[in-house]
Parts: sequence; C-alpha cells; structure tokens
Amino acid sequence: MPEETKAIDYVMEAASGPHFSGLRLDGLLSSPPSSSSSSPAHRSSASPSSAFADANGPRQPFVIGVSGGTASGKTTVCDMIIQQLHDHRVVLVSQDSFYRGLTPEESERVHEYNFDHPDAFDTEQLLDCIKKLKCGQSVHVPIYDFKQHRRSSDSFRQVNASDVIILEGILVFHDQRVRNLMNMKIFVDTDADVRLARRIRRDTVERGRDVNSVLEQYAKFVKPAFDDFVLPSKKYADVIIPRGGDNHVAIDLIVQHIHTKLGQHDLCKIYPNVYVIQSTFQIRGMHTLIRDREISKHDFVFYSDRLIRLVVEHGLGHLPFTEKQVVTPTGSAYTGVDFCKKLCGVSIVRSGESMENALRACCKGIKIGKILIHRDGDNGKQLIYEKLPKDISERHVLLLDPVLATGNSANQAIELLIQKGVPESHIIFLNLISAPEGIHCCCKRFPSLKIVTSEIDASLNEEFRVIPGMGEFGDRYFGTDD
Ligand SMILES: Nc1nc2c(ncn2[C@@H]2O[C@H](COP(=O)(O)OP(=O)(O)OP(=O)(O)O)[C@@H](O)[C@H]2O)c(=O)[nH]1
Ligand SMILES: O=P(O)(O)OC[C@H]1O[C@H](OP(=O)(O)OP(=O)(O)O)[C@H](O)[C@@H]1O
Ligand SMILES: O=c1cc[nH]c(=O)[nH]1
Repeated sequence: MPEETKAIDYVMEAASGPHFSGLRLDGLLSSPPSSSSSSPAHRSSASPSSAFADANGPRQPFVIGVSGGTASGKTTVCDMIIQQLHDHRVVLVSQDSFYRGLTPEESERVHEYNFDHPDAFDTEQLLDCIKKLKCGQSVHVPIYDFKQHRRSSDSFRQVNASDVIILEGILVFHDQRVRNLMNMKIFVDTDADVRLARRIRRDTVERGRDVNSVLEQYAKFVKPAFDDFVLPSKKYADVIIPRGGDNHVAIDLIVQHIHTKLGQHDLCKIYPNVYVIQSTFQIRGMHTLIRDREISKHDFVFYSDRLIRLVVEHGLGHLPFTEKQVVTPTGSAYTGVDFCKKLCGVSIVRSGESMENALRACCKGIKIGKILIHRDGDNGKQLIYEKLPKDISERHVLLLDPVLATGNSANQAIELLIQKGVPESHIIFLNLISAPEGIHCCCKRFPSLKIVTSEIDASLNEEFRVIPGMGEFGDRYFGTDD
C-alpha cells in the first residue's frame, strides 16, 4: 500500500464486509442506466428512500446516523460535526427522546426493565419524525426524563427542517426502515471498559443513581443488549470511528466529505446534466494523492490514470444504448444492451490527451479528434488547431479535459463541435475536477451538454486556478513542471 494512504487507515476504519465497502452515500448522485431501449442513461434515483434521490424533485436533507455502545462518545462526535458544519442548518435528534416511558407498574419494578432492548423505543414514532423531517416538515420530538423514566406529558421540542439531520442512539441501525433513511452511517467504537467508566460517572452524577445499581443494570441488561443488538448493527456502518470524540482527524475527514457532498449537491440541483461520480474513500484517497504537491510524478500519473478510467467508464454510461438478446453457454436467453456505436473522443490538447488511453482501453479502435486552444487569463481563448472525424456530426462526442476552471477552453471547444454539426445533447464533457465557475459558465450556455466529473472544487482564485485544485495538471502529468 502506498505510504500516503495509511493515514486514513489508522484514523478510521472504512467499514468492510459482505454488506458494504468503504463509505457509501447511497443514491446520492448515482445514475444507473435506464432500462428503456434507445434513450440515454438518465440521471435518476437509486432507492426511493435515499436522500437527494431525484435531482429534479424537492431538495431532501442529508441524514447521518450515529450509533455506538452506551457512553461511547456519540454525543461528542455529533457536537463536533455540528460545530464544523456551521454554515449549514443542522439538527440533532436523539433516539433517547423516543423511549416509551414506563407505566406505573413498570416504574415500581424499574430494576427489571430493559432500557437497552429495541422494544424500549417507540420506533414507529421515530420513523415518522425522520420521514417528516426528510420531507421538509417540522416535527415535535418528545422530551424524556431519565430520572423519572417518563416522557414529559405537556412539553416537547420543536425540530425544524434543515440541510442535515443527525440521528444518534445506541440502536439507530437496528431497524432497517430507519437505516434506509440514512445517507451516511457512523459507528463510534470505544473500548468497553472506557465506556463503563464513563457510564458510572454519568449515571451517578447526572442521572441520580448509585454505583451498585449502575453496575447491576450494566451486567443484567446493558452488556447483553450491546452484544445482541448494538454490536451486530456495526456491520451496517459506512465509517467506524475508533476512540470517538478524541479522534479529531476522523471527524475532520467526515465533515469535509459532508461539506463536499452538500456543495456538489447544490450545483447538481441547479444543473441536472452535471454528474459527479459516486464518492468512496477509495476515490477520495486517490484525490488526496493527486492533489498533494509532494507526490512523485510517477504516482501523480498512476493515480490520475486510475481516476480518469473511472470517469471515462461513468461517462460511457450516459451514452444511448439499444436492447440486445444473447444466448448464454447454458442455452438460456440473456436480455442485455448493445453499446452505442457512433461515438468518438475529442481531446483538448494537451491535458485532454492524458485521457485518451483510458478511452481507447474502454472503446476499442475509437476515433479521437484534437482541439488546441490557447489559454490566456480568464478570456482571450484562441483556437489554434483542430482535427476532427469528418462524420463527427453523426457521432456522440466524449470531450476530454481533466480540468474545468473558468470554462473558457471548454466553451470554445463545445462551440466548435456545435459548428461542426454535433447536437449539444450529444456531447459529454469528461473531467477530473470542475470549478463551480466553469460549471456555471458551460451549463448556462449549453444546457443540454452533459458534464461528468469526479469532484467539484470550492472556487477559482484570482489567477483562475482551481482551489484547492491540483495545480497545473498538464505540467504535472507530462513532467514539464520543473
Ligand atoms: N436506569 C435507566 N437507564 C436508562 C433509562 N433510559 C435510558 N437508559 C440508559 O441510557 C442508555 C442510552 O444512552 P447512551 O447511549 O448511553 O447515552 P449517550 O449520552 O447518548 O451516550 P454517548 O453520547 O455515546 O456518551 C441505555 O444504555 C439505557 O440503559 C432510564 O430511564 N433508566
Ligand atoms: O477552464 P479554463 O479556465 O479554460 O481552464 C482549463 C484549461 O486549462 C488547462 O489547460 P492549460 O491551458 O493549462 O494547458 P495544458 O493542457 O497544455 O497544460 C486545462 O487542461 C484546460 O484545458
Ligand atoms: O487550476 C487549474 C486551472 C486550469 N488548468 C489547470 O491545469 N489547473
């Protein structure tokens, strides 16, 4: 494993196993191929429960579930996330608020009551609240009194619709319906002895209990329920944070990821033809490497190539296709699709040429045209050279350039393609990073153009370089940066 990727591994474990791999933001920006015959792949929903599922529908909040054993530090992790997401509206909903409240008979024999069993919570009510919040409605959350083991009968907390909803609690991953409402699941993983020590302190100081009763409850209910219900739900986590709130690096990474997703989502909502490939920590790790100014040229090229390949594959998914049936070696019919045949690549020289190999590797014998544009500041674009397939107007065009900054080079290239008779909707612009300025510039002018990128960055600086960006891509890729 390359040296640089280790940092991520020791701050948090990317969850792995049969149910998941790495960080998942289900359905966030995915676009599976349409099943209809010759229509292009649509930007469409994954599951109905996933946030931001429909780019054209109303904006849905981003739901984060935070689970972990008792006193693992869930509240601290949530507070830190909320603090760092200060430029977004965030609400915290605690599963504890949905404790059922004990009947008088149960209260009399409280020592026999299992507060750690899933049945202790009113999950239907919790589900209803989160569903409403996801639809932008405000809700009334009950107030639970840990000393009286009762809900307040006359007061509640009003929670308003927000950009981000954080749902925390020991069993928030237990019920599949609740899990399905989450875009990101975090498990706070703290040693059992540390948790027990914290619990004794908290329950004696804040909840008016004596040490013996705390230990008794722990042995009788808390630990068995942890083993039976909480620990088995860890496998659903997208991210596992060892050491809880002390793990600042993990929390910073998570917050950065949420920031990126929220920012990208805004642009993707405005321009439904902008597609960001679905992020995983693997992809984020590759971006971390190519953006690092200390990386060797060899590694820069290696990881850029890997990312380019992913963007190209994703871009090809937006081409139209037709239905096709084949017979498998078992003699059965398989109904699939046939790739679009009339396509070509066009690279913007010189950086765009770095994407040609990936395109050739995916589409055997594909024709690739070239456009050379001289870049000078934020305007002053000048077309210097072009060589394109003669029948380009009949083809779908994959336009290649790893960086979309001001959008001027792309605009110039797209204009030329349109002049040559290529319909705007037949152009798919593939790049590694896009600045919001470039996206606005191209999408406003060419609303039917599709853009497929792997990350949307924050902005451009006064020198029209992408920030944080990756510097001059061409110089770094072709080794002319020294
Ligand atoms: N004795 C008693 N225990 C309760 C009652 N209600 C909830 N609990 C306990 O509260 C625990 C749930 O809260 P925790 O996850 O520990 O609390 P938290 O403050 O969110 O924990 P962290 O933020 O992770 O430190 C369960 O383990 C229950 O045993 C109650 O009325 N009486
Ligand atoms: O969106 P814009 O503001 O037009 O900037 C993007 C252009 O800048 C880079 O090329 P550059 O001019 O650095 O040339 P190179 O590919 O030869 O390195 C990049 O490859 C794009 O073509
Ligand atoms: O930041 C930038 C802007 C344009 N082109 C690049 O390669 N990088």
